[in-house]
Amino acid sequence: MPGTLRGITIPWPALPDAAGLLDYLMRDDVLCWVRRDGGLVGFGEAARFTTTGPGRFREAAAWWRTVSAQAQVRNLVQGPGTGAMAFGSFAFSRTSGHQSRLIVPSVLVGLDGDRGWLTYLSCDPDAELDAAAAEAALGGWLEAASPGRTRDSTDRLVSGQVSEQDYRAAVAAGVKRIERGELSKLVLARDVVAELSSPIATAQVLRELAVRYQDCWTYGVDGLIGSTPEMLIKVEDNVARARVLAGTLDRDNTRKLEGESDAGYAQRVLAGSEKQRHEHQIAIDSLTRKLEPYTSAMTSHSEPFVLQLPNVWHLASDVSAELAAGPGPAPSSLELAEAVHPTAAVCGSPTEVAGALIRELEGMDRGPYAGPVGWTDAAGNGEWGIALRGAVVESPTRARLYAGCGIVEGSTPEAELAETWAKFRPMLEALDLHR
Ligand SMILES: C=C(O[C@@H]1C=C(C(=O)O)C=C[C@H]1O)C(=O)O
Repeated sequence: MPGTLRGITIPWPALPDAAGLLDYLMRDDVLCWVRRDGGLVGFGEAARFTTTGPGRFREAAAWWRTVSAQAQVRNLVQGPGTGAMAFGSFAFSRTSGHQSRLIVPSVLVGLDGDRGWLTYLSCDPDAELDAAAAEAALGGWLEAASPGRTRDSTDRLVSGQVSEQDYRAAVAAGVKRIERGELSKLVLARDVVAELSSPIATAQVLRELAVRYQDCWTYGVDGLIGSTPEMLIKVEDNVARARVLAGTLDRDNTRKLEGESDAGYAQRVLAGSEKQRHEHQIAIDSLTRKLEPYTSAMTSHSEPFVLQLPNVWHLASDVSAELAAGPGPAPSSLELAEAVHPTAAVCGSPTEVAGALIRELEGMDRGPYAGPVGWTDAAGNGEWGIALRGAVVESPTRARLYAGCGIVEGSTPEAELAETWAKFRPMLEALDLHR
């Protein structure tokens, strides 16, 4: 355990221009969770917890419960994200060697509508933690902006642990197992590696993602960066929300028909397809089944809607649930993330069968890809997205990108391979490596 966490949260004026939090995304070591103008941007580290294995969520939740219960934070703002908080990222698999982590930032700037705040946290018993010290600490972090970078002709994209050929073979094998009746849906992923000639400009990448992917949550946690369209679980004031995605159409390859709008085309091909609807329903059912024990009332869009992103269209459903007031405290966002991860959107159905098949057929450690990424506060509020459309920065000049697809009966290796390219596109463009 670190020493007692102490700190202060003060109101912080929104920036005068319209850039919101984006102006704070200016250091490569920034911690962030940003959507549109709002979100959380952190600097430095007041405390950290790391773990691996099947108990990773439970251990992290227990650590955070203790640290946040003992924390002494003068919170002059109140509300989700204020006071003591931690960013986090969790490995997809209980067998992964990748470390799951919670990181309490030293300085945090938050913005939610017109409510802005600045938090300063420390475990140093001697630290002076008043408003002036908080402002000075933020100023210190903002002094050194990381440089940007431009494309170099020697930047390259190389095959990862799963080549295109391996991936096609895995999909074909997965489809066979589905046809044999072993499972109804399986999500298979692969990786590609960006090798750059000079250090990756993480802050620049995050800004580009945040500007382009306004409907997504742009995350940066200790080298895991990306912009995810999928919300695993968000908890705010005893209401849990999720955005379930499954069903994808590449916007690059679609030819709109004469007289038909883009949106009309996506609606017809995605929402009108039996295969896509089936795949989507499996993902919704897996979430609601796991969420049910914690809730008193649940609602979801009865009809999925088409979510339009710059690279793809998705079939999407928003689910919201009131958390049941049981005898004990309501479950925290972290506890719920454990309960619902992994959903069929990133694993398959049934979960155990799909998980075992992923280990057998995929042939790579997913690391934090497709695991929960986000933040929690001391009250248990938080947002945990699914770490998709992202990369792990493995060294200053090397990033590993991951993407996967839901396989159901009738899926074809070639189409799924093409879909992984559509899902790599946000990161490839942000890294200026688009083919
Ligand atoms: C697995 C990924 O995405 C998931 C799979 C989808 C699909 O197969 O249609 C859609 C959205 C996500 O739930 C990924 O982006 O890597």
